Amino acid sequence: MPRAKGRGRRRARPVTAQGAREAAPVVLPPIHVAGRAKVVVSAAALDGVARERLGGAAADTQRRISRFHTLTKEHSKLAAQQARAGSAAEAAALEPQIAAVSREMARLGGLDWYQRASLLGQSRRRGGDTSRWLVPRLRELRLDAQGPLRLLDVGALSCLNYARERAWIHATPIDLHAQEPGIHEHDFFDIAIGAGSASPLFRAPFDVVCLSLVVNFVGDPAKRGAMLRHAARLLVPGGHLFLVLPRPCIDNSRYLDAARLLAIMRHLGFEQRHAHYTAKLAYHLYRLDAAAPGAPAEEAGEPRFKKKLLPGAGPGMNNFSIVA
Ligand SMILES: C[S@@+](CC[C@H](N)C(=O)[O-])C[C@H]1O[C@@H](n2cnc3c(N)ncnc32)[C@H](O)[C@@H]1O
Repeated sequence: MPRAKGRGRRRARPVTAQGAREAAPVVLPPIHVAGRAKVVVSAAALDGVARERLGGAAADTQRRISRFHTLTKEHSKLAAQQARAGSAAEAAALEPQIAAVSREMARLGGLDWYQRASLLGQSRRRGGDTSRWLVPRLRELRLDAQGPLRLLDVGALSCLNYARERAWIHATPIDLHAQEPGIHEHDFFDIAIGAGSASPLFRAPFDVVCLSLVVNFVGDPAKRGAMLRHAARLLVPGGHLFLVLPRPCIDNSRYLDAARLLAIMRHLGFEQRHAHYTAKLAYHLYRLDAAAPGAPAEEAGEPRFKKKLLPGAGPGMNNFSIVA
């Protein structure tokens, strides 16, 4: 990982009970529900929620990260149900469940803890961040010779992931909840490219968009599809999308496998250039069809790829899916 060497090196902060107590206020992610509506859990509403003591063992951290993912999905589902509710009373009836899920997320330490734990997971000892795989692929494609590449790193936990390549990669790291001053606190879904963009960061399209362990962070399958579609909107024609998912999302899901992911990506205008699976992660590099720039417009009516059981789906598998 580029940030691991040299003067700019920063150590991942260990996740400790002390660290968790200091991580105030509790900040939970805005959760996207149907359309462009967002539900933001108010930190004030969660004041006083006692944090669990955080163990230092990797297995314990992994268990908590996985629980945090489950809670994010539950929250998203409940929030979507609430948005669809036929009456105010029906919507209000869901409040206690939403509050219970929010409290458990807060007890785990909220998004702040989750990001620190994920950063720890990126540490050199555990294999480094996923840019270490991407950079050599971009070099193989000779993109290092084409002038500075504009790269959007979505869900960046460190602003130094691409620092070693700064001569040819100009990275823009963003996150919903920035952990470092060099990361721009910005919602990916709010980015609109063009001269009229509110931020100078987004006036021109990107050559590379990185969605590394971000799509699986989004709870709603339709929102995951929307994220991939939005990536296409932000890319130059022929630009590249780097997508990393936990491996079980692809090889142990009732609803998604490598063939279906490929079909979804083709539908969105991407051609796969590389796929690489490690024991834990599935790395993909796609190229946006240069002849048909921009993602297909949001389709009215039924999505082309619905949540559909795959042949061979069975017990013991997970329910990860992408609707597009
Ligand atoms: C697992 S973590 C980061 C993973 C990191 N990129 C890596 O490869 O290890 C997922 C991150 O995605 C961020 N995220 C999720 N949805 C986002 C959005 N709509 N805009 C910006 N960041 C988002 C979350 O805040 C969280 O920090």
